[in-house]
Amino acid sequence: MEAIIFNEVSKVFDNGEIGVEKLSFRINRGEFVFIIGRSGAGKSTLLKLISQQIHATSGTIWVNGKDIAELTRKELPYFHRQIGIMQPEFGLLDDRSLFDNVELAMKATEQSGKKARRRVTQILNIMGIGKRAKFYPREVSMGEAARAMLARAMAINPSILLADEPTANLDSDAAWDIMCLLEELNRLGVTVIVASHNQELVSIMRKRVMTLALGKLVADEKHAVYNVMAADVIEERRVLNERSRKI
Ligand SMILES: Nc1ncnc2c1ncn2[C@@H]1O[C@H](COP(=O)(O)OP(=O)(O)OP(=O)(O)O)[C@@H](O)[C@H]1O
Repeated sequence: MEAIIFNEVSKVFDNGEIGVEKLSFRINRGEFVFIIGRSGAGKSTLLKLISQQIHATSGTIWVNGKDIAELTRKELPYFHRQIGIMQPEFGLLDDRSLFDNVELAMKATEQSGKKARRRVTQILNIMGIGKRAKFYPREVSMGEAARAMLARAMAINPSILLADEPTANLDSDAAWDIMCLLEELNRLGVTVIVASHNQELVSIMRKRVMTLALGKLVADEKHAVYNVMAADVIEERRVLNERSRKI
């Protein structure tokens, strides 16, 4: 069964900018998918549409068998618990320990108390930062902070993990650690969708790679290797040429 289905999905922002245009694809449960493309290609837009941080202008999105435009207010907390989000806008709160940062995210999805705290400890251990639980973000390395953000996304035990540039600002060892953790989570059954600029890591991982250019899906390959001269660059040039001819 599919975790995510996009059917002709477009997002046009209020200022007229096109986020994504007529995107159609399917992602099965348990898949690991990279979304690549140049800056502004629509990667973050795609992830935010799945998590309903923004809403499609047209088209239909199904998540775990549900048309998300039709979710009722009552269904929303359950929907939010199905999706773990790791994205740059959601940094760690500086004035709280790593433990408290993760616990707060659980409270946001209406999970609190002893059981929730046990889960926080468990997920920090799984991410290899159990010993840093009481530390504040400024007291840990960038790699540990990234692990804490991943722990926070995973604390709610989601079936889908959306990671937007999870290795940004990390050195290559820390970036590789995060990729290994993502792969481990995927092995445990989590559907993992990662927007990334990190060509080297994308190539090493040999996963499904969906390439966006100017909001359109221009390639979708299994076990792909990132190629800088690939479809996105060529397609972007073609569309830009076409647009300039119209002006
Ligand atoms: N909130 C917004 N308001 C207006 N335009 C937006 C908004 N968010 C994104 N866009 C536009 O939508 C297009 C796609 O942006 P998006 O952030 O999805 O790209 P991206 O591939 O994630 O880029 P990057 O790799 O730089 O993060 C861009 O042209 C961008 O300017």
